[in-house]
Amino acid sequence: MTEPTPPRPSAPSGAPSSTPSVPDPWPAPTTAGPVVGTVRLPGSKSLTNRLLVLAAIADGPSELRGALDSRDTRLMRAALTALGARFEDGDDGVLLVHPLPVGEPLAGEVHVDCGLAGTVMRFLPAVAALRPGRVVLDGDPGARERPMGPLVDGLRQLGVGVTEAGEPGRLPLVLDTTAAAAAPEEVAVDAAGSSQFLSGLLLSAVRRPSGLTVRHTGSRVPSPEHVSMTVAVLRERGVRVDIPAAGVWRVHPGPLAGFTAVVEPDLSNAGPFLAAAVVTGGTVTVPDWPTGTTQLGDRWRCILPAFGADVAFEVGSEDRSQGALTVTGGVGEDGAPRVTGAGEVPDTAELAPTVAALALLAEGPTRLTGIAHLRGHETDRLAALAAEAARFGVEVKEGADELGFPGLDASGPLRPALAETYHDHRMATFAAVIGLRVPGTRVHDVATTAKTMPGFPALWAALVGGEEA
Ligand SMILES: O=C(O)C1=C[C@@H](OP(=O)(O)O)[C@@H](O)[C@H](O)C1
Ligand SMILES: C=C(OP(=O)(O)O)C(=O)O
Repeated sequence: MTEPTPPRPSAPSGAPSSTPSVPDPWPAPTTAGPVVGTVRLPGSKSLTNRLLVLAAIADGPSELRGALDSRDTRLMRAALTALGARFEDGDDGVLLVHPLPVGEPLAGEVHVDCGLAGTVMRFLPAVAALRPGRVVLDGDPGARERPMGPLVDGLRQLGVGVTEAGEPGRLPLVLDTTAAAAAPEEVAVDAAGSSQFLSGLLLSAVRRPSGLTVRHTGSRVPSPEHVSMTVAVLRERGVRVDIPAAGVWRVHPGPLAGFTAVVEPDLSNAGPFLAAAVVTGGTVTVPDWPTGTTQLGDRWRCILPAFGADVAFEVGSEDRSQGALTVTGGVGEDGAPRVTGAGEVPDTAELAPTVAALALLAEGPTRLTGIAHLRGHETDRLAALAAEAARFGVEVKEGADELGFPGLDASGPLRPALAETYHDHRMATFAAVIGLRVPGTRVHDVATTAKTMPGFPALWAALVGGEEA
């Protein structure tokens, strides 16, 4: 059978229409004084897209409160809608989800636009395998660069026919899911390139006739917190997930009742706002910070003190499941902001671009290690961060798995630049943090932040201007 290469969708699709127009390039706000304020953040992308999937494969309707509305979550909703789920936005901020008919054949060929969303391209295929039919997945030009090979391998072990219509191990993919239900109960995949290969197989496994055991065969799972998040969202809904050995997960089959859930604020996206306090010697508070969470962004509590900041967490007086996280940046004897070099900071995963901005504005050296897999993110983030640092006049040492930042004492002050963002929301917020301390910084395509935070320019301007966002 000859498979046509599906046409590329025009990018960017799925961006919320509510995104206010901002100038391009965007003049990044600068501040001479400390940034002080409180910022209320939208819901977590990673939690929202997991909960959308679980709600879409549940046995009955579900209600989500605080779900993120961004390009990535709209793309997920559109994909799940194409597979038969239905979403209703209530006036009160509640999202009602009617599940798709698991097991029923698809009425016709389904086309899924993944945009540049790793969670859509890696989570959707195994959901598609729950309905016999033909599903075509594609995305932005940049999505065709992101690794899919191990997932293709895993899907084939599940009995899904996969045609790689472009480069091997990349989008576009054409899935024939008619034989998937008869597949074995165990798959082995190498998830050293992305934790999402594991999450994508585990999330929907509860609805497979025999559940699924997923065995990781590679060196090390990057971003293991995200696998823990997958396990947690399943267990919280009563799904039995065993971890019989390191690198092996077993999702047992069973009912998945419709549920209600409140989505935590996005702690990864809290990073740039907290960094604003660090680099200006200011104080920023994020309310509704969960007391216990599987979000990677909870690590800001450990990372920011390494840059000389003080981090305080005040547990809510009525609701002890959340509290307020307050970060206060260091200040020298002269009253100027003082960011210390952090030394080695390992395994920052998606937090790395923000940590890189801190490292560029720190006095001493910082090394980000264990980040090779970021080359398969929205862009090759190691190359992008080194290239953008060079624009600001700083030579960063780029290794296969790490970045070395010299610190201001060695590099001298940064010079203003027009920052490129490579369709990467976190490269845009990286440049915004630099802009606080480097007047004249401009950012190309700041609207790319709509991937996970459509209101970023307004939230940022409000915080930097001293208003509460
Ligand atoms: O499962 C998730 O929600 C994510 C997993 C991580 O992917 P990688 O393991 O590919 O880094 C992370 O970087 C991404 O932003 C979100
Ligand atoms: C890597 C990221 O996204 P994605 O979910 O597209 O992989 C990210 O948000 O930093």
